[in-house]
This record gives sequence, structure tokens and C-alpha cells, in this order.
Amino acid sequence: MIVIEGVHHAYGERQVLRGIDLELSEPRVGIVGANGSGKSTLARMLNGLVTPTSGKVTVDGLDVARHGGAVRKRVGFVFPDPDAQIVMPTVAEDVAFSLRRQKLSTQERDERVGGVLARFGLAEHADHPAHLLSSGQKQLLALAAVLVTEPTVLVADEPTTLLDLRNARAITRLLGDLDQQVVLVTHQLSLLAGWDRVVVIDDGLVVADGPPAESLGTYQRLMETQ
Ligand SMILES: Nc1ncnc2c1ncn2[C@@H]1O[C@H](COP(=O)(O)OP(=O)(O)OP(=O)(O)O)[C@@H](O)[C@H]1O
Repeated sequence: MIVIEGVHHAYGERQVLRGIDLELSEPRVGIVGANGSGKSTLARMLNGLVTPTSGKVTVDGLDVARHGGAVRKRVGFVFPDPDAQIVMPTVAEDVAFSLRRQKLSTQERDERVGGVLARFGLAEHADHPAHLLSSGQKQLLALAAVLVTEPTVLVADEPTTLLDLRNARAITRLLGDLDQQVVLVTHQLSLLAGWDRVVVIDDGLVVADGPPAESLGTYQRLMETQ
């Protein structure tokens, strides 16, 4: 359960979030909004990458500003640009790197890495240089490297921006099948059909919050009038 209470955020003088209150317990939550509306700032707060200027964010009762380490074990974060997330030379090494702080035997670690690579269709690339993967495969690798740690929540900030429609749909299907709660920030509205809840952010405020058809309708009308 993610609880966002009275959250404001400013970068210097610029107010980016201006009073957000949300309780997110649904398995599949989408966040949409215009460029610069504050979506990424809000998403980053969910695992303590950004802390609120005022107000509070808790995950399973843990305040992200005070218990960042414990929160980050629960909340995995996928960035828009997978290149920014790849840290090791090969695909398997990159996924294994995520497990460096977990006390696992070599066999346990190899099993976890092998399992996640198989699930993401990357097993045959295990020993390939990560930077030579296609954009879609890199995005899958970034997801695999986060999910191998078995977080309870996955926050994905525009994880399909680099992808063609086929790969974007594949990633969204994969996100839809996860056991974890997923919070997805996206501009690709069609990907959110069938999700439980869509929150629309505009100029740092929640302006719609409900089932996808309703929220996305409000968002589209908003974009036409601005
Ligand atoms: N680290 C930062 N320092 C200063 N300003 C920032 C920083 N990060 C974001 N901003 C500004 O805050 C505003 C909101 O940015 P944010 O990335 O949260 O919006 P967004 O809704 O995710 O946008 P987009 O859809 O374009 O990714 C923007 O005006 C942005 O320039």
C-alpha cells in the first residue's frame, strides 16, 4: 500500500507538485499527464529518489524520506533510458549485479538470474555484451535487473518510450502479468486499457483519478482545451 499525503515538491523556486493525496493499493496503477506536469517527480518519490518538500509518502507504513533503504528493497524502479541502468558488461552479469547485497550462494544467485533471463526471453543473450542488445532487449534487461530482487512494488517511468508498438505491447503484457503491484508512468495511453486505475496529473495536481476509460477521457479533453 502506497500512501501519499499532502505532498508538495519544489525544485528551487519552481513548484512542481502542489498538494497530492493518493492511496494506491490497486495492483495496476497508471499515471499520465502532460510533459512537465510532475509525473516523474511523483514516481521517484515512491522509492525515495526524490523526497517531498512537504507532506509524506509511505510504502507499507514506511516513510520513504526516513527509511529509504528499506523502501528501496520493496520498491523497484525502472528508468526511461535503460542505458542509464546497465552497469555490467554482460547481460547475466548485469542482472546478477542487482543481487550483490543479498546473501545468496553462487548456485542460488545463478538460478535466480537464469530464471529471470528465461522469463524475459533473454536467456540466449546471457553472455552477450549488454550494450549490444536492441533497445527493446535493453528495456527487458532493465526490468529483469530490477525484478530479480523480487520487490513488492514496481515503479516504471516510461519504460516503453524507445520501443516499437510490438515491443511496447510485449512489455506492457509482461507488466500486466507480474505478481507485484505496478505503477506505470506513460504517454502511451492505449497501454493502460484494462488497468485498475489511472491517475491524471496536471500542473502538479491530481485532476482525474479512476478507471482508465474515465480518466483517459478527462485527460484527452484537457489536452484539447489547452
Ligand atoms: N532535478 C530537477 N531540477 C530542477 N527541475 C526539475 C528537476 N527534475 C524535474 N524538474 C522540472 O520539474 C518539472 C516536472 O518534471 P517531471 O519530470 O516530474 O515531469 P513529467 O510529468 O514526468 O514530464 P515528462 O512527461 O516530460 O517526462 C519540469 O518542469 C522539470 O523541468
